[in-house]
Amino acid sequence: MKRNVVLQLTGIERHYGQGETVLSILKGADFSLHRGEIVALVAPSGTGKSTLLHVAGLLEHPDAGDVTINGNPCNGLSDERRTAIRRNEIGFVYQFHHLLPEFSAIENIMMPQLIAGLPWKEARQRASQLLDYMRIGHRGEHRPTELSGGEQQRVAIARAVANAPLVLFADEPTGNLDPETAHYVFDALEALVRQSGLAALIATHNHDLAARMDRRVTISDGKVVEF
Ligand SMILES: Nc1ncnc2c1ncn2[C@@H]1O[C@H](COP(=O)(O)OP(=O)(O)OP(=O)(O)O)[C@@H](O)[C@H]1O
Repeated sequence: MKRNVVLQLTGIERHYGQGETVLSILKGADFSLHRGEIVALVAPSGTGKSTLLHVAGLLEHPDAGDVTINGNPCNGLSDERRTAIRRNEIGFVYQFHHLLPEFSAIENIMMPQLIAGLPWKEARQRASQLLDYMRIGHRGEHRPTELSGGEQQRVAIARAVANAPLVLFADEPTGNLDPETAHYVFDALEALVRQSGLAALIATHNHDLAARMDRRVTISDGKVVEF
C-alpha cells in the first residue's frame, strides 16, 4: 500500500436479506482515499452511499472484502479494537447534527476528547480553538437548540475532528441546509480538512459542492467508479 493511502477498500460486498430475496448493494467495491484529499460520493438514492460510508467507517461489517485504515487491515479485529480505531482515527458527520441537546456547543466538542482520556482543560482549549476556526467562537456556551442549522452543523464538524482523526466521513453534511448556508458550512469544512491534512469522503447530492472537491466518485452496479 502506498504510504499516503489512509483508507483502502478492496472487493467490498454488502448484501441485505429481504424476505426470500437478497438485495446486493455493494458487489466488489474498490476505493482508495489519500491523505489530504477530499472526495465527493455522488450517487442516486438507494445505491449504497450510506452503506459504503458505514462499512468504511467500521460501523458495519462487509459480507466480503477488506477495509484497511492507515495500512492496518481491520477485518477480523475485535469489536473493542474497531471501536478504538473509530474513536481515534475516524470522524463522522451526518445530515442531522446529532449533538447532545443538554450540553453546550463547547461541551459537545469536548465530549469525544474526554472519552479518549484527554484532561478537561486541554479538551476545552482544543474545543475552543475549533469553534474559533469554524467562526462560531462566540456561540460556545449555547445549547444546540439555540443555534441555527448552519451553526449546529459546524459544531458537529468540529466534534467529528476533535480527536484529530485521519479520515472524515460525511453523509450529506449540508443536505439539511439552504444552498447559501451549505456553501458556507462546506467552506469551513474544507478549510479544516486542508489545514489539518485530513482525508475526507463526503456523500452529497449537491453537484455544486461536489465540483469543488478533488475527485468525484459514484456507485454503479455495486462498484465505486470515478466520473
Ligand atoms: N439494514 C438494512 N436492511 C435492509 N436493507 C437495507 C439496510 N440498510 C440499507 N438497506 C438498503 O440498501 C440500499 C442502500 O441503502 P443506503 O442507505 O446505503 O443508500 P444511499 O445511497 O445512502 O441512499 P440515500 O441517498 O437515499 O441516503 C437501500 O435500498 C436500502 O433500503
